[in-house]
Amino acid sequence: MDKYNNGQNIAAASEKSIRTDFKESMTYGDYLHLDQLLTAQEGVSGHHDETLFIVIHQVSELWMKLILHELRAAIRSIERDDLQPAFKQMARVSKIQSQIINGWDVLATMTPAEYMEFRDDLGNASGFQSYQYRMIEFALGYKTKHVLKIYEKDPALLEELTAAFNAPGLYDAAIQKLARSGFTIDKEVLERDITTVYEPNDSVREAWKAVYRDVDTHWELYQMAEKLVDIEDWLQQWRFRHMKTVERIIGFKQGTGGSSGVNYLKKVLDQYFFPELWDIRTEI
Ligand code: HEM
Ligand SMILES: N[C@@H](CC(=O)c1ccccc1NC=O)C(=O)O
Repeated sequence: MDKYNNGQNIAAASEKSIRTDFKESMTYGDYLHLDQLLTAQEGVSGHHDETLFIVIHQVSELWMKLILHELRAAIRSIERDDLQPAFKQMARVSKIQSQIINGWDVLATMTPAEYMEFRDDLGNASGFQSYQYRMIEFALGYKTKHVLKIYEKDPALLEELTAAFNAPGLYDAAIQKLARSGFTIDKEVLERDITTVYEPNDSVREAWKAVYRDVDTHWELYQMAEKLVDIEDWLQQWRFRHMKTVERIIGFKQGTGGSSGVNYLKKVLDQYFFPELWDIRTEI
């Protein structure tokens, strides 16, 4: 009888040493998949500034990936009544948002004429089709079904987006938390169809107002509210810088995605994610 289960231990040890050998031979480039990452900036025009254009977009998409990762974790944390980790995750989202915004300063070094030299080569491609951007909108709770249509020709992507579309957003999770904390929230909000755009509601407005008027008894909910406001504030700043940078580079030309361009981007500035959290400022 193998008292110390030596056979298994020896096998485990030799497996571990194989893993260690592999790890020891792993390089910085292997670990970060730099072979893939750094060979994906080829572009379609050969124009000098297309490299800048691609890098800015890729960096933005990488940051968006991390934002989604953190937002999903924050939703789960709030659902578990675990607010401290949610605050950390939401704070990280805001820090990332402040980083992405700096990209506009780099992009704005491209002159209108330089962009026009390769714009036609972009065809109908447009940021409009950024599915991670849509998933962020969904994760925040802004559900517009018509955007799913854009991805109809890509079933795998459509499936992923539909799952994100059907999942609860951050604002719904926050409102459910208000109810669990003792605030009276209308049944039609608590049981609402989460695949529709959120409509502002008086009971939610009253609850947030009570939190803001008496932070001493509601520090945690106040902090949750402010983290939501931070995220929306940064997102609006991103949208504003996008709109202004687009105006600076292409003026009022139509967009490659088929929209009116700057006027469309101005219109989306009116969209709110967490409407009551902004409304109450006037009423307090
Ligand atoms: C020269 C630079 C850029 C120009 C001229 C530009 C232009 C536009 C225009 C005109 C639209 C409206 C849709 C259309 O008709 O195409 C749009 C949408 C969009 N762009 Fe850009 N863009 C630029 C850079 C970027 C960058 C760096 C990102 C970062 C990922 C980005 C992300 C988006 C997103 C997410 C939308 C959809 C917005 C929405 O529907 O709410 N764009 N862009
Ligand atoms: N919509 C832009 C084109 C554009 O910016 C773009 C093109 C391809 C991939 C990403 C893009 N970025 C943001 O919209 C335009 O109308 O010039």
